[in-house]
Amino acid sequence: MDLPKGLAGVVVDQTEISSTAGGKLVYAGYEIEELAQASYEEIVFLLWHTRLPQKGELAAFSKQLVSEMVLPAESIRLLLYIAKEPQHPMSILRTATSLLGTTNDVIFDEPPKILAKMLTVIASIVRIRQDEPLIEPDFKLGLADNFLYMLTGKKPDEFLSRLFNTVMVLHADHEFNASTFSARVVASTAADYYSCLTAAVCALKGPLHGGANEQVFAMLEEIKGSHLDPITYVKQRLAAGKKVMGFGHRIYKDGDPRAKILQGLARKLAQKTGNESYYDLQVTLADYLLKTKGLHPNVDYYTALIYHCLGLEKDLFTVIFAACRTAGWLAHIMEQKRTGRLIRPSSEYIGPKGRKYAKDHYQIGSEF
Ligand SMILES: CC(=O)SCCNC(=O)CCNC(=O)[C@H](O)C(C)(C)COP(=O)(O)OP(=O)(O)OC[C@H]1O[C@@H](n2cnc3c(N)ncnc32)[C@H](O)[C@@H]1OP(=O)(O)O
Ligand SMILES: O=C([O-])CC(=O)C(=O)O
Repeated sequence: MDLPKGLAGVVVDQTEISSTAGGKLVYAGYEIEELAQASYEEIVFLLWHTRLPQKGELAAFSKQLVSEMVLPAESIRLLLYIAKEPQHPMSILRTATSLLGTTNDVIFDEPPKILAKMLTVIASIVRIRQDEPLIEPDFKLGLADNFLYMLTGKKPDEFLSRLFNTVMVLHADHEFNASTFSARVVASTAADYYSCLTAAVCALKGPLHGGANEQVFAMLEEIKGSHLDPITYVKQRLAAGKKVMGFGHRIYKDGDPRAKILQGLARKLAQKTGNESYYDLQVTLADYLLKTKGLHPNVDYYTALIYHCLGLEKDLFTVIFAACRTAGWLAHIMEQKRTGRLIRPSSEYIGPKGRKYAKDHYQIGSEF
């Protein structure tokens, strides 16, 4: 059987949430370029209800989400205990997501509560790792502004507020990517939301998926530190059979529409924060890879620089991705649960056949 490796091109189910058909990213019928300026709460509502909210609905939804950002004392106590462990922040988040589902006073099943608390957990992991005090949400701010405030300790100005909101919107969903599909597989067994989200976090961690944003910045630092000409560095990397992180995509062979928007944001933020040299380096690499290999940057490429400019250490980049994507994961978990159908594909067996089991085979010629 000639099977598509890694399920490439295989349509496994239908969804009303988002589409990447024709190389365009569309959330519930709206192209991403149209939505880039929408508020994150509007997008969460759109992904969960496949329609935009009315004005009153949006205000109530936003208020509900922000009010749910407060964590119970027991969750904070456990987070303080685990977040300092010398593991990768995504490993901490994997455990913390599961913990949210086991802490007594957080047994709930409502997606708004789960999303709000995931954002607070992620901001808290970042603060604890940086030896900074935890920050309570400000009920006058929206969800994305609060998340940024609780991450950085600074209330965002108009520029940062718009920029970070757009970053969150662009990362909110991406149809059947590996982490979302993992969440859907778990949801299809009728497991609880936290089990589904934990699976999603596990899949996002890998460097071929969400973990690529950290690797992008590690590569930029390596190039700067090596004092090698960037093109020589890339040539050496490719010659050694290594991938250039932040490039290529399973779906977008002519460019990731999000990367184009993110590049503009990264350029502006790099200028404001004195990080132009990283931006220029990224453009040099991108031009070279397009010209020589036909490879385009993906969503993780310029996002890495944005997170660096926000003052985050590179090992924290992927937990921020998880924060943005939780809304999409929850949308897909709800959709999958509504179908009530177990995901269980088939495989082609290619191992040995017709072997006979001899009861005493351990004695014959055995070392034991
Ligand atoms: C949020 C996200 O998950 S976005 C993706 C984040 N991941 C990364 O940035 C990691 C780097 N990129 C990659 O590993 C890949 O491009 C993936 C995993 C994202 C997509 O992989 P696939 O759809 O399987 O593409 P595939 O591996 O078939 O690539 C086609 C060709 O381009 C090459 N290629 C793809 N991406 C890269 C890259 N980043 N660097 C160098 N070569 C690459 C492959 O080696 C392959 O070459 P070949 O035909 O000579 O064998
Ligand atoms: O769709 C994918 O394979 C990966 C991706 O870009 C995302 O999850 O945002």
